Amino acid sequence: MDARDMGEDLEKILLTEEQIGTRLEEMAALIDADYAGRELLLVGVLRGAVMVMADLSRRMHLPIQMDWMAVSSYGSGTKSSGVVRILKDLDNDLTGRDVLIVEDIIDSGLTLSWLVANLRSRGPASVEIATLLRKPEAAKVDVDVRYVGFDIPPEFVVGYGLDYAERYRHLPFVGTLAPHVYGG
Ligand SMILES: O=P(O)(O)OC[C@H]1O[C@H](OP(=O)(O)OP(=O)(O)O)[C@H](O)[C@@H]1O
Ligand code: HPA
Ligand SMILES: [Mg+2]
Repeated sequence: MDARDMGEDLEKILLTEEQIGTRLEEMAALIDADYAGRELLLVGVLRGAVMVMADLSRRMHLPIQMDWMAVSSYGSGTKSSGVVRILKDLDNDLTGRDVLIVEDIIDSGLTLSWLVANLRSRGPASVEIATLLRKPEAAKVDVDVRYVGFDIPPEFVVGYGLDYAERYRHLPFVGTLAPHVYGG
């Protein structure tokens, strides 16, 4: 899918495929350097983080393993409900592991602050976060994030894994939607 398939639904492109790729390359190099000599467990947060996981991990050279957790706090709307549900738990035991959570976006911070606490309670050696996007002005709770791709304004964004009512996840870029899509 690309911008031409969106008709009038796209308002603007915030980050191009190229900008995202360049930034992921930089993040992968930082992570490789920080964890040199260690084996890292990447924990992707389904479903939004699928693209970031695929494109970040392919730029890394460390020995890594991947696991996935599915949590949901948004339902089909554009506001976090604040209630985080585990839809799928990890397959791996975290005891003694270096864990890096891979996310698409930190918006209110509610999902990640809950998830970090949850994973830390399982006895890992470390838990850090890598997220492609962060909305500093929308934060309801502070989350300590080690790797951030881009800080963005507090607008609802889609693409590169991010959905609106399950649509637009397969856009290769990150963009905003025209108001009529929301009924606005
Ligand atoms: O910082 P927050 O306000 O908590 O929002 C961030 C979370 O919300 C979205 O996931 P969602 O729960 O919509 O599920 P999805 O990944 O399946 O789209 C997004 O992928 C993050 O996981
Ligand atoms: O801006 C967003 N877009 C899509 N999904 C999201 N989940 C949290 N914030 C967002
Ligand atoms: Mg998500």
